[in-house]
Amino acid sequence: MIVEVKGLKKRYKKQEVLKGIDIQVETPQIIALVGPNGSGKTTLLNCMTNLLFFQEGEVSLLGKKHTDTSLFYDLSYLQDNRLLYGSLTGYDHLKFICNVQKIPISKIKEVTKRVGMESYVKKRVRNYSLGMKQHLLLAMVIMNEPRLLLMDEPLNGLDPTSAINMRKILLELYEEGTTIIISSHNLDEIDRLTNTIYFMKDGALLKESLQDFATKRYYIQVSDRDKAIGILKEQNILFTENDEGQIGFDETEVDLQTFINLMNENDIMIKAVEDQKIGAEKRYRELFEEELSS
Ligand SMILES: Nc1ncnc2c1ncn2[C@@H]1O[C@H](COP(=O)(O)OP(=O)(O)OP(=O)(O)O)[C@@H](O)[C@H]1O
Repeated sequence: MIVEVKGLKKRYKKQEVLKGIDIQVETPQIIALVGPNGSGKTTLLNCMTNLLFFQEGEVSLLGKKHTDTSLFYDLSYLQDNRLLYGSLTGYDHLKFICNVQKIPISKIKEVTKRVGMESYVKKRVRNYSLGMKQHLLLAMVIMNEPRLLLMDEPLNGLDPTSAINMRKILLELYEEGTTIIISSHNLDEIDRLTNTIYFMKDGALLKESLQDFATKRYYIQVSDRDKAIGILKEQNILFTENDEGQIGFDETEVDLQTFINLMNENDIMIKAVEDQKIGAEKRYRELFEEELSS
């Protein structure tokens, strides 16, 4: 078993944040952990990695009790960047990991290249941007080629290029057999990474497959946008407009063929069609509607 969490309960004084969490992961996969601010995602990851004490329950990772320090060689946990030392360089951080984990120093070059931080790895961390710190954290957690990788908000502060690169690395790690549990608020990115999503709601986990909820959002470029918008309004079809001049709508609102027919009937040409899967956001809206409307 890669991850086994049984009946985990965590209270901060009287506030019960985790009300009996169960997780079983038998084969490598990417799991997204999603929930509103303060729902307990970080608390769960910290309990699992023995950084926080919990009152009830059991955790075993990679077949070992979560308190077993030898886990350290096969497990990595990406936490927030406050753990970095400003007066040290990125290289110093990576060298430290090599020393304590008995990893050859040559690994640093390979990992910094993979993450794309060669140009600043020798600079002091106090001069890093938020995104550069995230790169360093990523480099630090992949140094030991972990079999289990837990990540708390790794996408914070990443520009689109870095986010794409991180996704590529995570998918490669997964292909290589690493199980990844990643907490994130970036639902688009989650849709691109995985279909397995655990929603944290009221101290419990709802485990779902996004395949069950996935729909598409279309982004269409038309020859006469104003005319097209007038027609959509007439038909009471909900749509969005973006800065790139595209009209966006969900397939649940109107299917693509109906939209195309509508445009054709009005002599409007379709110039380009893009689509995007929106399962995570759709399901999030359904589950957290009350929070969203309050
Ligand atoms: N050290 C602490 N002492 C008391 N309460 C805490 C402590 N740490 C977290 N909490 C509370 O536990 C709850 C869960 O917090 P947690 O940080 O785990 O949520 P989260 O889902 O990771 O949030 P976010 O998405 O904002 O990172 C919150 O109500 C928070 O106020």
